[in-house]
Amino acid sequence: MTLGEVTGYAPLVVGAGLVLIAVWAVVWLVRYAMADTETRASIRQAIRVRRTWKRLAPMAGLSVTDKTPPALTSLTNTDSKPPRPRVLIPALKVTPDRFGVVVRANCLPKVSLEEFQKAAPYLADAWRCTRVSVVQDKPGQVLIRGVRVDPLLTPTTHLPSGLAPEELVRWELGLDEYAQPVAVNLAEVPGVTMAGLPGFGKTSTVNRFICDCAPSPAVQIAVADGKVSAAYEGDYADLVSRLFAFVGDDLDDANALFKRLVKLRRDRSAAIKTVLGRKDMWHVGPSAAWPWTVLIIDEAHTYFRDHKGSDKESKRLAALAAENTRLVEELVRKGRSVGILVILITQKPTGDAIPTSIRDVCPVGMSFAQKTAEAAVAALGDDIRQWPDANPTTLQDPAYVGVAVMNSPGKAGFTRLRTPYVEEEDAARIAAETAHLTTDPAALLAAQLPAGIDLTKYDGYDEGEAPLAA
Ligand SMILES: Nc1ncnc2c1ncn2[C@@H]1O[C@H](COP(=O)(O)OP(=O)(O)OP(=O)(O)O)[C@@H](O)[C@H]1O
Repeated sequence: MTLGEVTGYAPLVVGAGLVLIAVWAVVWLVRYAMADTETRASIRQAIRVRRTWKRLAPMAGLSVTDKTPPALTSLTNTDSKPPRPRVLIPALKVTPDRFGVVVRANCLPKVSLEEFQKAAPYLADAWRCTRVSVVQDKPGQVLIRGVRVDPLLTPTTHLPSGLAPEELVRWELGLDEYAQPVAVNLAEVPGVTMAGLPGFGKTSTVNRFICDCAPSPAVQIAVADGKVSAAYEGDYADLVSRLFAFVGDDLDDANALFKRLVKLRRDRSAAIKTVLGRKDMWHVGPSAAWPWTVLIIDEAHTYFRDHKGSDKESKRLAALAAENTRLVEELVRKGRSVGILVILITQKPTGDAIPTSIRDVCPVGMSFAQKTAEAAVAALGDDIRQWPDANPTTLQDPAYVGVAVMNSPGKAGFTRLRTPYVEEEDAARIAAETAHLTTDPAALLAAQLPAGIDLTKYDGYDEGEAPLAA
């Protein structure tokens, strides 16, 4: 090919390049036009981050001087002058979203995670972010999250899909302070505690849990709600059709329900090897025949509180409350391997609301706003004193309705997160659509036992009575 022929193609190449740029610009314009107001602001922010990076990086201490010229420079350097040192800055990839920008940056010698973390406050100022966090993304790369809008102050809603979740035991809770999704894996978890001042979003969070799980036949739920006397009252009225058991504030009824579940726990322990061929349900996972059984105890203090007084009734109620504590503690201590989870909810800010013997064996703890440091400790344990920024006493402003602090299982520290609001009508719709899936797990177990074994005869809850005891 002659030089003339090559130059003849030049306009074509330039034209193709211009077309590509035009297509790219149109794609971005359409994206911008279709985005919501917040995302548009983040797109503009991303452009600013890229445009100002070359100047900002050295000022923020995120550059390095390369005194040794690269091989190509030394080969082409024909005069005898030493090559000029080069200032290197980390390459960036910036992605905007509704809350701000996600930035991936390459590390350089002496510019790695620690230096980026030190520079985070300067980056937050320069990028006009409320918060900037830096974590290691992969070797040689860090992930910088800059949020322009505080995700904790931005209310969100959740519309339950009505479809069985892909992963039943993955509890999707909401977004953390960097707008990253927060979820807890509830497999092998026997207990969850949830506390917080009245009206700060506990019920909405539980509603979401029930609505997301309800379409799966592999879950059965029972509720004890200490706030109401009958199923048609209160927060669970619309959900009752998807609950295999419901009791109100009557201590005798609650005691009977706890005994029923303790018996289920013992029967399951006795039968698990025969029915599932395993000693731990989580090795095979929950199923319609052996469903994950969740007991929600709302206003838990109703069932555990001490009844003072020397009259006969007070003594009887005190004994019932003490027995309730023992029963629920047994469920939490021993329910994990047979697929039983207890969720305890309370608005009472003292340690006796959920007895410490129960709280200490619940691996997941969550608290919405609290009034005092003592209440925060009662809800989340003594560790919360070491993390003042995450203390739920800082969440008392009404803007934080729906915001909770959670201990992170297996990790030090606490996560602050915004839970979405679930409309009561949506919860009612899901419960009605999935009501046909409600079954008593004890009946399901009985139906799978070998002929001649009738667990219903064993109505006590003494371990030794179980007919299939190993
Ligand atoms: N995640 C949320 N986002 C925004 N608003 C919320 C959220 N959750 C709840 N709310 C608002 O707060 C009100 C009270 O919420 P909810 O009933 O869940 O509180 P609670 O903590 O369960 O109170 P109580 O202890 O009295 O039962 C709701 O009616 C709703 O208006």
